[in-house]
Amino acid sequence: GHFGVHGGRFVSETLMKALEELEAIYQTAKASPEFWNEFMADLTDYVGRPTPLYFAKRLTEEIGGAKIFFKREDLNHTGAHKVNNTIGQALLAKMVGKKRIIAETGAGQHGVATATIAARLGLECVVYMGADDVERQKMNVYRMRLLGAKVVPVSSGSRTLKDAMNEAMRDWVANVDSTYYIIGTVAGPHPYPLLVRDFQAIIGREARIQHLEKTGKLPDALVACVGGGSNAIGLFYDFLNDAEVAIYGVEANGLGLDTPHHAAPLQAGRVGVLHGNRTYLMADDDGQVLGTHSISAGLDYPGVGPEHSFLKDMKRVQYVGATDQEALAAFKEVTKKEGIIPALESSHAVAYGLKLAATMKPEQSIIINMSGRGDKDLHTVMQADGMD
Ligand SMILES: Cc1ncc(COP(=O)(O)O)c(/C=N/[C@H](C(=O)O)[C@@H](O)C(C)C)c1O
Repeated sequence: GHFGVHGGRFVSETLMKALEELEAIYQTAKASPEFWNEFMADLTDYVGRPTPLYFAKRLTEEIGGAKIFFKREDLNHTGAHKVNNTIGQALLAKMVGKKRIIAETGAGQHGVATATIAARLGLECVVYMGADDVERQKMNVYRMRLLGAKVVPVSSGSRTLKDAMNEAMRDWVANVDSTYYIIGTVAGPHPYPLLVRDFQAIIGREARIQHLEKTGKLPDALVACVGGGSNAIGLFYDFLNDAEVAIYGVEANGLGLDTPHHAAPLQAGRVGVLHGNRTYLMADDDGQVLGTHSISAGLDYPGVGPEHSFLKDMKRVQYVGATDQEALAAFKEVTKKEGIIPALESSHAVAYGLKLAATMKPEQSIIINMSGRGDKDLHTVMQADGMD
């Protein structure tokens, strides 16, 4: 594998050719200044980068510990970090002349980001989404359809992201010559974890410069939530060689790690193969992938990107968790105290980050990745509050 024992390309023979073609195109693109110039122009003029590194003054003063900075990926066009990746992959699709785009989505953010770029480039777009997630993220389903995408509810299995990803891979096998599969996170067969990480690394590249400009030094800690792992590796990647920077990935501990109802493969899983890559995942003794639970659709996934599995084995990143209740409390805290309504996924990072800040000194600082905005989650929070 490309990340220690993790990663690799465990797919059917029919996909090998497409993946080899993608790897060749990616290596060409990676070496091409024109490609990166076009990528950066889109991120600047269409997405609205750079996103702010916002100093959360009120929360910092109330908690009385480290200075708290939010990396504002919620301010991207479409409301989350997902668009950084879909822009990059859409450029690759254009390079290989494919006019049909497919994607999987759980929280719907990746689906919206894919439908958005397909609308802009005039590409046909099909998004596969677990039937339960279609229900949970109704607003995003409507948005995808408004953007011209076809949303296909997937009712097999657990009717969430894992099944949507299976369905998308089946479509890709059947239509590989006409279709480009935009994977929404740093999972999947090589080279996907690598290229999604390279597109998302813009987050940490900006944050490093912004933090140095604002404080004259590096942050003492980074915190990001981990579903498939793309916003997290995006923030972490440019800091991995700064040994003095502590790094925390926050998984969905759902109803608690002492219950089967969570999505925490790095804290409580085992190594296996899922969606074409070897990584940590939630599986039973026979290797059967287990069901997961999280209040946030975006973290409700039994696997994780192989680079995170590698960083766990190397002990460079500490993988911790936040329960549904802790995420909900953090959702409300940052809304009330900073006027920012975070995505439920990002609320997991905020929950852990605020606890961590309280244990640190005022001359220290942390960066929490605000991966997305919470408008899509108001329905879920209303239900949790019994107000629905
Ligand atoms: C606002 C927000 N923050 C974090 C995540 C977790 O995905 P990663 O950043 O890839 O770990 C997500 C994940 N959303 C995906 C989606 O919208 O489809 C997710 O469900 C899958 C692509 C993994 C998200 O929407």
